[in-house]
Amino acid sequence: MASEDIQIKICGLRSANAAIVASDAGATHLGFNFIERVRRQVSPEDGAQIIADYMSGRKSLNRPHLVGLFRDQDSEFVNETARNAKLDYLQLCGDEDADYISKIDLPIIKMIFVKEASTKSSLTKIVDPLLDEGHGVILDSGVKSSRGGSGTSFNWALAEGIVDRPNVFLAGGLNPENVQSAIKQLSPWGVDVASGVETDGVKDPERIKAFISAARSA
Ligand SMILES: O=C(O)c1ccccc1NCC(=O)[C@H](O)[C@H](O)COP(=O)(O)O
Repeated sequence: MASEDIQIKICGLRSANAAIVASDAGATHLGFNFIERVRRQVSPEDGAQIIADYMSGRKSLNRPHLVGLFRDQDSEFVNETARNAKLDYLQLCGDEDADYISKIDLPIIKMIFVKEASTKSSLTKIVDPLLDEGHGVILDSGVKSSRGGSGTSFNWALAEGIVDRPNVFLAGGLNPENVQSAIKQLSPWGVDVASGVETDGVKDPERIKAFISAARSA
């Protein structure tokens, strides 16, 4: 994937202003976290309001995909939250199976955690069927019992030949300083970041812009 065409997801947004900064800087996907009891959680009501404020406040005509994150939550709740917030995609971060996915109204992106015991072959066996079904995939770090948004990288060599396929994002510990190395090594279809564009746990407009600029010019 040429870096000017790379997909860039800025995740864990909790304000319209940060979403506008990301969108105006060229993000292709904006992530809003509806998972209960996580640091970046937004309630269904707040998420819908943040997205409405973002839609009316954005300056550029760029219209990134709006992604809602969920983890093993009731499918009716997920669909209703998605409708109210006008989401485009649902990112499923738990143990959701094919039966659960069949109840979901929107296209999905499934998080796959790369663990210490993971191999390229074991990852391919998980990723292939998801891509074949037309789903998106995010490969993220699964070390230290992390289940997303940890700011921790995994061994990128395991993602070679996997993340360069359409609809696959590389995630986990990316930041403005290392994203170019990741792109040069792996040519990912997309990159995804949460912690690396924050300062003191809050989205930092300068780091969001720096991340997108670095990814685009890799
Ligand atoms: O971001 C979170 O806090 C989070 C919590 C629970 C499940 C998933 C979560 N985030 C998922 C993402 O898509 C993150 O962008 C991805 O894990 C990368 O995070 P980071 O390593 O912090 O850049």
